[in-house]
Amino acid sequence: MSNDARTAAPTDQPTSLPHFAATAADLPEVISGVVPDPRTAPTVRWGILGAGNIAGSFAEAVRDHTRARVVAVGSRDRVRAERFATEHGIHTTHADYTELVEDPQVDVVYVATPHSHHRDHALLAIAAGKHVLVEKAFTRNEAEAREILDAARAAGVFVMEAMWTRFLPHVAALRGVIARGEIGQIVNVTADHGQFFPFDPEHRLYAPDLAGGALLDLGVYPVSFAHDVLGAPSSVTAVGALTETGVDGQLGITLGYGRAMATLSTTLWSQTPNVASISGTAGRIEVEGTFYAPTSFRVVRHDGAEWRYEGFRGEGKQYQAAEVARCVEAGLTESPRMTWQDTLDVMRTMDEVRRQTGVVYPGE
Ligand SMILES: NC(=O)C1=CN([C@@H]2O[C@H](COP(=O)(O)OP(=O)(O)OC[C@H]3O[C@@H](n4cnc5c(N)ncnc54)[C@H](OP(=O)(O)O)[C@@H]3O)[C@@H](O)[C@H]2O)C=CC1
Ligand SMILES: O=C1CO[C@H](CO)[C@@H](O)[C@@H]1O
Repeated sequence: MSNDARTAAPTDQPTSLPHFAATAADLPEVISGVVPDPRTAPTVRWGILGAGNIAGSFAEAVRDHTRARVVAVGSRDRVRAERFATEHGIHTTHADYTELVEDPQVDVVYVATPHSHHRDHALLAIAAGKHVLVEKAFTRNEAEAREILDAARAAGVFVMEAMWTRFLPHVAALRGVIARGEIGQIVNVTADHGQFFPFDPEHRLYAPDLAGGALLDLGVYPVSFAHDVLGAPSSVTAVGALTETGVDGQLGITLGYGRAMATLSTTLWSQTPNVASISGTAGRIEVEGTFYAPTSFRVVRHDGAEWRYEGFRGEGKQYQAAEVARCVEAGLTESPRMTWQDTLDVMRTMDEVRRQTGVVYPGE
């Protein structure tokens, strides 16, 4: 991150904090210009690799909320590619991922396959000279992430992890609140992400060979949120319970930052509140569920002041799509808001969580 938030960590903060008036009326000034309308972003031509669930949401977000276009979709299956293209108004289909990445109409490839395949599919796109947006979790582990980033560096193409939360308006707003010192020095971050998935050994979330489990799919949001607010931790402690298939069913994770800490949880076995909080020496921010999607938050200060940031709810992936378009037009290879180092740090934390809880994917 999170340069703002890093300076908010106890070890980096001055002992006397600046004091700001805590009124909601100040907020528009804090966030103005931080999150531009995605419709003002340049146009790019997207190619979608993998015609699954999230690929459909992404195609709609691009179509309905940006000036960019999804020009092609690639699937392992021709019928699925054609059905997807018809549903989302895409004019070119490829029944082969290599054909998709080599399509000269495509500027940026969006990799929307299971975690187990992100490395190979991102490398395929980079080898074809394409910019790439890779769904979260970026890869199965840090070593695979490095392979992608080394290849991108050598090819001079843009690559970003699709951690869409970082680009949402309420996250920009709460970063503004932190940067103004309104909650003081941060001492604690909490976040949970739990969704109920009935046991099905064939489902990608329960399948070890697809790098299933709670952590890479759901837990990556709390982990990335803590990294965004506090940076990379100095210690990682995890407790986990595994599924019948040997992936993580649920986890409790504590990240240490000297005096500050983050307490995080994730589960495949229940719909949890999916809320987050950031507590400081002068107050706290309570982010409503679903914290990682467009939402609202409340600021509660120790001096009695309280106010609410009223966000919208609904689709939010256009913000990350717009970030990619802006970065590509600017000739950047990484986003300043979701840097390669940010991705490596998150992957390293998750590697350590898996090491402590005994989760290993086949062929890693
Ligand atoms: N940002 C967000 O809100 C969300 C992000 N995600 C992320 O998106 C990615 C995909 O998740 P989701 O869309 O739910 O998954 P789906 O299973 O719905 O789709 C994945 C697609 O990947 C392709 N694929 C390629 N190889 C395989 C394989 N061996 N097994 C299965 N599918 C394969 C398939 O497309 P085809 O057959 O067409 O080639 C499949 O449809 C994950 O990284 C996940 O974490 C998921 C949901 C929400
Ligand atoms: O990012 C995500 C958000 O929620 C989905 C379920 O609805 C997850 O499976 C997914 O990976």
